[in-house]
Amino acid sequence: MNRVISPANPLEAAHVTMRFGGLKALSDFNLVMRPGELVGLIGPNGAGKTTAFNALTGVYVPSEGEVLVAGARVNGEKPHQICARGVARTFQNIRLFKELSALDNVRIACHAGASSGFFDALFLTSHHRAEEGRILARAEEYLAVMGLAHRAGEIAKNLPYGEQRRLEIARALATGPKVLCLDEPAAGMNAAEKIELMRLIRGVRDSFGIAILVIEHDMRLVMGVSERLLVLDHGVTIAEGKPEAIRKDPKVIEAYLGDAYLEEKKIAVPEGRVRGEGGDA
Ligand SMILES: Nc1ncnc2c1ncn2[C@@H]1O[C@H](COP(=O)(O)OP(=O)(O)OP(=O)(O)O)[C@@H](O)[C@H]1O
Repeated sequence: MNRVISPANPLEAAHVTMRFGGLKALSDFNLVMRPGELVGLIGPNGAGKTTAFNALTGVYVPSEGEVLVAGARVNGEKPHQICARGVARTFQNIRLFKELSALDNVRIACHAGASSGFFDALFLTSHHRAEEGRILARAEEYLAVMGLAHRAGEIAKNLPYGEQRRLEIARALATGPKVLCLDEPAAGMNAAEKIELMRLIRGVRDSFGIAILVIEHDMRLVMGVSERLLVLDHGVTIAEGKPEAIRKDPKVIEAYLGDAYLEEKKIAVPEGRVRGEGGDA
């Protein structure tokens, strides 16, 4: 595939393959995230979505291919280095400082991008105090954007599950990313919480102008919020495009939507496929 790598694109993957022993969990994965885009990454269980996230964010080093942040190759860099370049992420399992307040969780993440150093902090210089003031204001803003302003003083572990998930996003935002990668941010939420979360995610993109890549199992939700979708199945990208086109793509219907959808829409089971295979949407 001929492609132009552009420093204007905050995140790109070019021909990324991930192997675990004999298993190819991700094959020739290509992605171009443009500034401010909201892209959904979907696919059935085990399709390779989290593996793609891990390869993009430095948790794994790609077996083949390149990951580029603003045009710079980052293969082999550690997750915190890639985060410092502007790619933040959340995880499927919540990773908060559970004993700290919501505000402190976000403040700590703000410090990742702060200019005040160790000696400034030790001697409480005026620079440090000014920096702390700015960080506090920013942390409060990120909490507010995620609808958590009223929870600032609450200990993270005492927040309801849905709010812990939103706090994770606030914390990722606080690192000042150009791209935010959200791994199933709505997992475990009820229907109303999911809809509210998707509205917030869109709001984050609109307010901060950052690109967002989101893994989400709920097809209707992700189609409602994304401008573009990539569909993985068995590690292979089987479709890419606007939600309207993806919805009608027979390969996607076969691989992802599964029997319930086929039954409901009275679509014949694709040849060679046995009922009971396919996705869980
Ligand atoms: N570290 C690893 N070692 C070995 N196999 C792995 C590893 N990570 C992922 N896999 C395998 O790679 C495949 C893709 O897994 P992955 O977690 O990326 O899928 P997924 O699309 O995110 O699935 P889910 O929707 O269930 O989270 C699976 O077969 C999984 O077992």
